[in-house]
Order: sequence, then structure tokens, then C-alpha cells
Amino acid sequence: MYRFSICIFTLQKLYCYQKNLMDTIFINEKEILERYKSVQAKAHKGTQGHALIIGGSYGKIGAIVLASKSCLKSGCGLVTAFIPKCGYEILQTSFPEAMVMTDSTEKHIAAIEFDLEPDAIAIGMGMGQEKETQKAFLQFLKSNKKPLLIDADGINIISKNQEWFDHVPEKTILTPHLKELQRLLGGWESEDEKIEKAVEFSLSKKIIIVVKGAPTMIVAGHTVYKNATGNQALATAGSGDTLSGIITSFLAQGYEPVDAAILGVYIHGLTADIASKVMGYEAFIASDIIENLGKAFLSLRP
Ligand SMILES: NC(=O)C1=CN([C@@H]2O[C@H](COP(=O)(O)OP(=O)(O)OC[C@H]3O[C@@H](n4cnc5c(N)ncnc54)[C@H](O)[C@@H]3O)[C@@H](O)[C@H]2O)[C@@H](O)CC1
Ligand SMILES: Nc1ncnc2c1ncn2[C@@H]1O[C@H](COP(=O)(O)OP(=O)(O)O)[C@@H](O)[C@H]1O
Ligand SMILES: [Mg+2]
Repeated sequence: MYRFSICIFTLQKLYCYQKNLMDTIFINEKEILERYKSVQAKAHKGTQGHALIIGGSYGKIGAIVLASKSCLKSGCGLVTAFIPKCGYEILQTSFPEAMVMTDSTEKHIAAIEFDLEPDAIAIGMGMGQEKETQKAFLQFLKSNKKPLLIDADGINIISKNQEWFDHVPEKTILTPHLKELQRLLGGWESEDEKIEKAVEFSLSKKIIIVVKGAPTMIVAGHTVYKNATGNQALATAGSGDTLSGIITSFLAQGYEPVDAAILGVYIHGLTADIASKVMGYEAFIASDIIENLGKAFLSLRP
């Protein structure tokens, strides 16, 4: 009987795998409140997690400013940005709360070396795809063991070098927009096929894919979480960089990666829902996501 059950179970799994059957869970406030943990009264910056944000290049240091700010504004205790030399003064001036480490190269990242023990790392925003940067990214992947989020040029680079997934830790979060998802998965014929392919990829690489869009879906193996917040106000430069910072903040605070992704996407969308009621869609920019994080967190309190 026991062997028979095992056999049925294995066949079911095989069937699910082949057909990429999926459970869809709709993220609502109840799902969020079950996951969200408010900051403890006796917390200090050392207990709130340390995030390392790696990326930026000449002309795209703003991506790291936005990601670092949104990270610290989502409860993380410490944020260090690792950027090319040219971004040092920009970051220290525009966001003094962040610590900064620089690459020895002026305009792009060429060697990712740091002597700290972050609780989570995000890489790729504004990073570019210079040859040296790609090499540095591979060396980083080979040595990293920390919870990881890969966005933007990190996704673009690994899409062209898929054997590098051998060095990517399980439950790493990828946050592609539609174009980046195409680079990662190749094309698709329909919305259903897009998600099926994402499920297949998530299962085979053991990663979590945040399929950004309207709505955003979080694909974690066979389970697809469909987000309910956010609107067209988010169709603005840097809103994805900001999302990466928020999710990385939750990762650094010790949330399970899937919960960090779910909470991050929900809170990110909530800022737009709250702000667009008073400022409309057009005037909303990525800095307004950061500005409205406080109200979004407050709205989670009973
Ligand atoms: N202030 C900054 O420093 C900013 C830096 N950024 C960085 O700039 C680099 C390039 O990123 P991009 O995303 O602009 O370049 P990509 O080439 O990856 O994507 C842009 C292309 O994708 C299309 N696209 C994007 N989202 C889409 C969607 N949801 N549906 C259909 N088509 C879609 C666009 O129309 C465009 O053709 C990245 O490293 C990124 O992190 C951007 O985040 C913008 C802000
Ligand atoms: N019309 C929309 N409705 C809801 N969310 C949107 C809409 N347009 C964009 N977004 C969200 O904004 C973000 C854009 O990310 P991305 O394209 O990576 O921006 P960037 O690279 O400029 O920072 C994603 O989280 C996406 O889901
Ligand atoms: Mg982006």
C-alpha cells in the first residue's frame, strides 16, 4: 500500500511537472498580514539586517540611489552600495544614510570585492553589460552564498550565459520586466504560455521569478502568486529599481525569499494606489514610491 501511494505521488508530480500545472494564489491583505512582521520594540540597526546593493554605471547611478533608498525605507538596518568610482559623491550626497564602497574602475564595475557580511545582496540595476562587468558578475556568483536578488543587467547577462545558473543559490529572486523575461525565456505565444514557461524555468533552476507587469506575478515553482496592488502610475523610470530595493530589504530582514517577494511587490504597488488618489498618474515618479512607503506600511496596521 505504502509503495503504491509513493508510486501515485511520484506519477502525480511527474504529471504536474510535464504539464506545468500550477496553483494560483491571489495576494490580498489577509495573505500579507499573515507574512508581515512589524519592527520589534527592542530592535536596533544590527538586528534589522544589512543589505548590499551592487550596480550602477556612468549615467545610471540613479538606479542604485533609488534601490538603496527604498531598501532602507522598508525597514532594513544598514545599506551598503557597491558602485563604480564615478558614483561615490553622487550617492554620499543624495543619500547620506547609505554606506558606499567603490570599484577601482571609474565608469563601470570591473571587480566586485568587499569585506563585509551582508544578510542579502541585490545586483544588476543600472550595471551595464561591459565585458569586464560580465566577468566580475561571474566571479561574484562563484563566491556568493548570501540570499540574492538579480535585476536588470544582471538578468540580461545571465540570460546570455545560462550555465552560470549553476552558481546561483536556490531561491534566488529574479525580477524581470517583460523584455528581460523574453531575454531569459525566449518568446511565448500567449499569456498562459508565458507563465507556463516561467514555472518551468523556476522549477528547473530552483529560483523565484517576479514577472513584473500589470499585474505582477510571483512564480515560485508550481505556485503562482498574483498581486492585487499597483497601477499605471508605476509606468515610470526607476520603479523597478525601487522594487528591487524593497524586496532586498525584506530578504536582509530574514524573510523567506518567497515572502520577501510577495511583501515587496504588494507594498510597492500600494504606494502607487495611495499616492495616485492625491496626485494622479502622470506626476508620480519613482521617488514618490519611496516617499509613500511610510503610508503603505502604516496601512498594514490593524
Ligand atoms: N535612473 C536610472 O539610473 C535608471 C536606470 N535604469 C537602468 O537602465 C538599464 C536599462 O534598463 P531598461 O529597462 O530601460 O532597458 P531594457 O532594454 O531592458 O528595456 C527597455 C525596453 O523594454 C521595453 N519594455 C520594458 N518594460 C516593458 C513592458 N512591461 N512591456 C513591454 N515592453 C517593455 C521597453 O519598451 C524598451 O523597448 C538597466 O540597467 C536599468 O536598471 C532604468 O531602471 C531607468 C532608471
Ligand atoms: N501599468 C502598470 N500597472 C502596474 N504596475 C506597473 C505598470 N507599469 C509598470 N509597472 C510596474 O513598475 C515596475 C517597472 O519595472 P522596470 O521596468 O524594471 O523599471 P525600471 O527598470 O525603470 O526601474 C514593475 O514593478 C512593474 O510591475
Ligand atoms: Mg528594471
